Amino acid sequence: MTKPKLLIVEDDPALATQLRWAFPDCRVVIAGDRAQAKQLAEKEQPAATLLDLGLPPDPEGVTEGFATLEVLRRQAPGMPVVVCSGQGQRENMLRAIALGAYDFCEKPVDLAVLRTVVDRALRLRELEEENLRLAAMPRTSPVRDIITANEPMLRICGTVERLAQVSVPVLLLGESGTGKEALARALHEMGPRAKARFVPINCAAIPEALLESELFGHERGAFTGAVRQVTGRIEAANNGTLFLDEVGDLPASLQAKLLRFLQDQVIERVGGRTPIRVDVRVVSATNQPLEEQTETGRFRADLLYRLNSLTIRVPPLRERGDDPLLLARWFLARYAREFSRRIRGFDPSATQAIQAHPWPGNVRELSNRVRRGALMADGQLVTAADLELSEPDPAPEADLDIRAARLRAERSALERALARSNGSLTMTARLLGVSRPTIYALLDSHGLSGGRNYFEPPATPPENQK
Ligand SMILES: Nc1ncnc2c1ncn2[C@@H]1O[C@H](COP(=O)(O)OP(=O)(O)OP(=O)(O)O)[C@@H](O)[C@H]1O
Repeated sequence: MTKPKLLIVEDDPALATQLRWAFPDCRVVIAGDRAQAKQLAEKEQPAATLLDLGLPPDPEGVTEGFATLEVLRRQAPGMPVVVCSGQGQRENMLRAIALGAYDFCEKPVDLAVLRTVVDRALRLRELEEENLRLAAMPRTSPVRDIITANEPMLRICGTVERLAQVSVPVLLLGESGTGKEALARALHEMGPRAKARFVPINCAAIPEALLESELFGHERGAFTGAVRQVTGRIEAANNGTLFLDEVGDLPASLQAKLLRFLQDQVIERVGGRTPIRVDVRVVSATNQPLEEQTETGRFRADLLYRLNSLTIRVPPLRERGDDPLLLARWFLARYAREFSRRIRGFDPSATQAIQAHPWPGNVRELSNRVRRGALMADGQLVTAADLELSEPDPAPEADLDIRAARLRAERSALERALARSNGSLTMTARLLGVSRPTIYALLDSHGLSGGRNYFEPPATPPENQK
């Protein structure tokens, strides 16, 4: 466990050193005056502060100490400050408490008492941080690995929790990356089958020729190269759960065989004659419209009815309200910890971009972008550029500002005319129906004149330039 950081604000170096040794379980940082205290409180983010009220330039009085207390309270309102002051200064102590100090100690300090007071302050801080962390967490979904505050998603999690107790087949429908496999795992792990295995198989990723033997296993000599008996994934999932991902890609020949297994809970290995009884729960997932595929004959309707006793439609991320931001913050905290990076959060450009992006790759895309952002961020805040997201257009309110709208339209027309006329101002002026002096004024007002020569066309047309 990392030691908590303690800021000691004390102008007497000998006493400061003595105090440093008094707290071997803390990482102690020492400030000698208000400015240093302010700077260290910001930079080091200590868990608590021990503050001497007699600080320069008023070491005999308390004005500077109180000023420092106020600065610290403003800067880090959650950080407990323990105040030290000379004997008999009861009024000062009460004033310090009124100003938000956590506790006080009289000088000369009794180190044992001081340690107890500081320990209590640190403990309080720890509890408060834990509370904040819990409060910041979304209304926890009953499914451990699914983070959401979106009502429909929370309902889905509730359904999953209930369905985990029974063995009916469940079909999960939804776009790629929406969390179908995570929900399938939850169906397994939250129910009585958790003791046995959860066996996933991606029906689209395994070549058709191998898929049958992967699912059902094979006997020795069943085909060329079958040198030994192999059990398939269905058998491996006995007493557990088989997760058929991309079930819409199951070839027709296997659809019939899978149907038999679903009806009777009996399989035969490829090349074998002995029926093997299994007890397997089947959860399947697809992002294809299976109903439509039954109409074209691409997918067997009787198999679909077996698979979809219960269907759960998992909404895409863009339809889950504030979930993108919530998940982004959650992933950022996770990756910052994983990569040991001191990152505080997203800057406004990132927050806006996260809210505006349509997330075609859903939670998987979001997780990947945030992982990249956590690695790439230069400072303590992740920007839209770190996430490789473009900053959204100005807020819709800005569109209502007629002057701003006019300026945007003007700039856009100017840029297009410049591009079309290859930088020639004469032609730009003609295209826009204004005089050349007006063009100069426009270029100036839009900050487009600096460093570029618009008088002559560039030697190479822009599209050919590297
Ligand atoms: N709500 C969520 N909270 C936290 N992590 C999530 C959430 N939804 C998905 N994930 C994570 O996002 C990743 C992608 O999810 P998952 O593989 O379950 O999606 P999928 O719908 O099965 O995708 P595909 O159809 O492409 O297989 C996984 O790492 C998963 O743990």
